[in-house]
Amino acid sequence: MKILSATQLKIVDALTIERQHISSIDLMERVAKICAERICSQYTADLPVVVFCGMGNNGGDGLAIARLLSEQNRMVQVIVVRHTEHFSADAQVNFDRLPKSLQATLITVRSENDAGQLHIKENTCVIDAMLGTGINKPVTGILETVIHKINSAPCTVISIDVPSGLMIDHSSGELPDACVQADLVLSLQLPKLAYLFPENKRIVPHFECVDIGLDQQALLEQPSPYYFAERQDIAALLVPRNKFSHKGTYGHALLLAGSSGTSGAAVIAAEACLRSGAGLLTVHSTKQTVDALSYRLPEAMTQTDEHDSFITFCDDLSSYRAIGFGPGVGRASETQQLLKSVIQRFQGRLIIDADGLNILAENKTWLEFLPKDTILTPHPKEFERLAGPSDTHFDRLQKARAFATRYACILILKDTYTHICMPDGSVVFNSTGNAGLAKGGSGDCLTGIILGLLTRGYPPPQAALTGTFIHGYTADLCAEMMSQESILITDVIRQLPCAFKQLESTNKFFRS
Ligand SMILES: NC(=O)C1=CN([C@@H]2O[C@H](COP(=O)(O)OP(=O)(O)OC[C@H]3O[C@@H](n4cnc5c(N)ncnc54)[C@H](OP(=O)(O)O)[C@@H]3O)[C@@H](O)[C@H]2O)[C@@H](O)CC1
Ligand SMILES: Nc1ncnc2c1ncn2[C@@H]1O[C@H](COP(=O)(O)OP(=O)(O)O)[C@@H](O)[C@H]1O
Ligand SMILES: [K+]
Repeated sequence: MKILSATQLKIVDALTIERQHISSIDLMERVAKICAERICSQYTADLPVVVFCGMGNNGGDGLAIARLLSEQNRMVQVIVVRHTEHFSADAQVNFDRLPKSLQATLITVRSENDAGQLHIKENTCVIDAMLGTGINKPVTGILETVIHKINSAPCTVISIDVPSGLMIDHSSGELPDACVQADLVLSLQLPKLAYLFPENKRIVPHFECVDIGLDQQALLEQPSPYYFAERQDIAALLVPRNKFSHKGTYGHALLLAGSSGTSGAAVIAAEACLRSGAGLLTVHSTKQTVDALSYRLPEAMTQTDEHDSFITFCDDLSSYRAIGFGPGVGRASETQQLLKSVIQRFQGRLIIDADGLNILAENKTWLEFLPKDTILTPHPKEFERLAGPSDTHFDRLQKARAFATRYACILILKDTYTHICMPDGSVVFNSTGNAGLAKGGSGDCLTGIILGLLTRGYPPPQAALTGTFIHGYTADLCAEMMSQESILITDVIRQLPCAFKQLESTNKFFRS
């Protein structure tokens, strides 16, 4: 799914009206119907609803939603915040369509004084339809006062399309002074870029995209570097195993991981790799790691390094389809030289993580020599070491895009909505995962999954997208069964077979 700017959404809105031969007021009615149904499904009929409406089309949506909810016998009150002189044409039509019962109880806020007098009762559901994508300056005046009232009221808030006050196309890194803090945002058709930045988590803790039937071709025509990964997109990338195949068909992986005290990182990555389709896996590591592996994971082959504490040397790389370098390797100078030699010698698919990235950060000239489409998986601190600090998350995103383009690599910047930055400048935001993954070892698991997929034969972009999605998706499956507090990464690895199975079930090539 694409992420478009406010200007582009306006264009798609107009093209939908033209191509679907629908009037703008009927499109607004469609939007309102879908939102009203969603609100009814979320809350019982006895919860009073207060709809705050602005003067533009977002307000028009709100007025239509209020009418539809009252037709469902919901207790509804409408508050119109007159932040400009006139309604937009469609908002005016919906204002005129308000039934008498709603007109009789309507409150109009025309001044700061009116705004100050507002009282929002406990146990109400506030529908925020004051400003949407049409915001063009920071909010001040009566809107600001109303927003502060809503934010301090003990009620549940659903924002229509956008929390009023939020600019959707970028982020200054700080919360706007006046912005509705929603409990849920019903984002029309597509997510908005601003919802994916951590600083906005207080105003957008959850968003849902509601399909309002915008013209698909018009959506396709709008260019955008930003995408949001959805389940069906990822499921469609999966390829069934061939009946007439053998272990060689699915490639041989080499995992260079582990050092004294961090054998676990190698074990986690190895197990995740073998559960993600690789035909064969060899783990090259220290004796301690190899011993741990032989006990925990008999399916993996092993090679013991000459050095007891860290890895230093690996002989022939030619038989491997993919190499994973980094989990728990440390930063010894011999290990650094090993990475250099892998970069120089290896012609296949490469994923570098953890201390592998820290080594690259200490030897930035090596970045120029990365094999094309090498996958790098930094968390924010590792990325900062590689590319320097960023003032805001928006700046960091632009830096990550530039980095992937400059070094022709795939940069997976790990976060809540992990950014998968492609060499062509595009970015896919991952949509899965939860705070149960905020524990040591989660990144090693991701590396293992992607290594498995690369070895299995997925091209690097597909391996990066699928691996990141399935990593979070599996953690989400675990979170349905157990508390996020208690999830261990080994629980996640154990659920990988179920996660693959669930995703495969929606891919037509797996149905036989
Ligand atoms: N995309 C789609 O396909 C569909 C979109 N739809 C809906 O339309 C919404 C967008 O509607 P929109 O363009 O009318 O803008 P909206 O957000 O209502 O605000 C504009 C008004 O606010 C004013 N204003 C701006 N900033 C301000 C400020 N800081 N402080 C005070 N005032 C400010 C501005 O005044 P102006 O500056 O122009 O004088 C103008 O009056 C979108 O979010 C969705 O809900 C659906 O109905 C149909 C399908
Ligand atoms: N709050 C969260 N929501 C979603 N995913 C998360 C969250 N916290 C961590 N993750 C995921 O967990 C992984 C953590 O990786 P990393 O920090 O490298 O772990 P480690 O180095 O301990 O293995 C990343 O894939 C990240 O996206
Ligand atoms: K809104």
